[in-house]
Amino acid sequence: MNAASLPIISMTSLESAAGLAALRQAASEVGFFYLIDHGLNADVQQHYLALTRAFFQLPTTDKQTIDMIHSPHFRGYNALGTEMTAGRLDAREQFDWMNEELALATDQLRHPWQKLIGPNLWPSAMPILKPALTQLQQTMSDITINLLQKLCRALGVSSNALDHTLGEQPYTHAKLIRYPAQQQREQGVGAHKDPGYLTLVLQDEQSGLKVERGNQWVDVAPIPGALVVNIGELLELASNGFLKATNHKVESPTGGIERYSIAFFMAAQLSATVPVLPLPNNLKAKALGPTTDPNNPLLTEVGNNVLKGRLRSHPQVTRKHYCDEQLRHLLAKSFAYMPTHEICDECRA
Ligand SMILES: O=C(O)CCC(=O)C(=O)O
Ligand SMILES: [Fe+2]
Repeated sequence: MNAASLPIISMTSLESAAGLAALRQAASEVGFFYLIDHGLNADVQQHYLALTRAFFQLPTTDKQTIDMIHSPHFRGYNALGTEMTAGRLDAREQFDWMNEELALATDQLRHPWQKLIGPNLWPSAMPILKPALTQLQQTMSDITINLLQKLCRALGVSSNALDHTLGEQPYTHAKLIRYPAQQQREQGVGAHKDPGYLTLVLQDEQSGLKVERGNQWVDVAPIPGALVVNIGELLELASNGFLKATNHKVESPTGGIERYSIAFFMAAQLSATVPVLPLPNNLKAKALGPTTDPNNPLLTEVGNNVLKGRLRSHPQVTRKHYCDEQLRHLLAKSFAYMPTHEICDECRA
């Protein structure tokens, strides 16, 4: 299947019933689509990709200063060979940032996910990054909230049906990503679903992103200017399985070519619980419940669902910051299903 056979949705078409029907079809039958006319124009995208390349070209010591291992909030830089997906190491390096906040004092922590809240780690060697990426995060957040509201309408419920879970500022997480060329095809990032409501991916001109359809992996070939959208686990839960969070992965490039991308994940407020939307009867009949996978339970408590993904992806950060005495019993309760070797020796006992 080629690029043209994945749906292309124009944001400006979503004022009409026909546009909403196309969105509903794309979101429910594929779970992945290209979004165009979204307002983040191609020149601006190129500017952010240029910043991404410049960041990864910084000297290793500058990147190591902001290594994620220093952040209990899963912020900062990950060198190649530190992230795991589907139990295997990914061949990518990345820079993660989220909402800029103050961390809670230890005695204020009531839930393990509250440790996600905190400041980002910005590189002092590249001062432009903080204002630029904060702006990008806001722009992508606006696009995503608008799209989520259109999706609600497409599902036959009020456009603001999920707004209360977003509050004034939903939890957002973004990554600059570099997939270096490998000798042969490797796992750039292994097969996974994204934990939030919706993800936007800005990819450069190198393909590699693939989405699972039936038993096949379909190329999400880059279309200049288009953003790639995928449905996350929280929307699968909210739609009672009418929408599916779709498995996807990235194969690393070969032949000396590198791939750069920027991924933006929007969840809801970490303290929110995702409701099941009151779908009209014709859609309800097709909503057969969310996927049940003992290795990846979908959790309606937003903070827990987001934390689940972070703990699994970054075992070194988990071991360093999440296995203290105070959180251990909470981790054990909230994450009883997790392979305990991903936590620490004491938790395994
Ligand atoms: O780099 C990409 O194209 C997608 C990355 C992705 O799926 C992720 O980081 O969750
Ligand atoms: Fe993803």
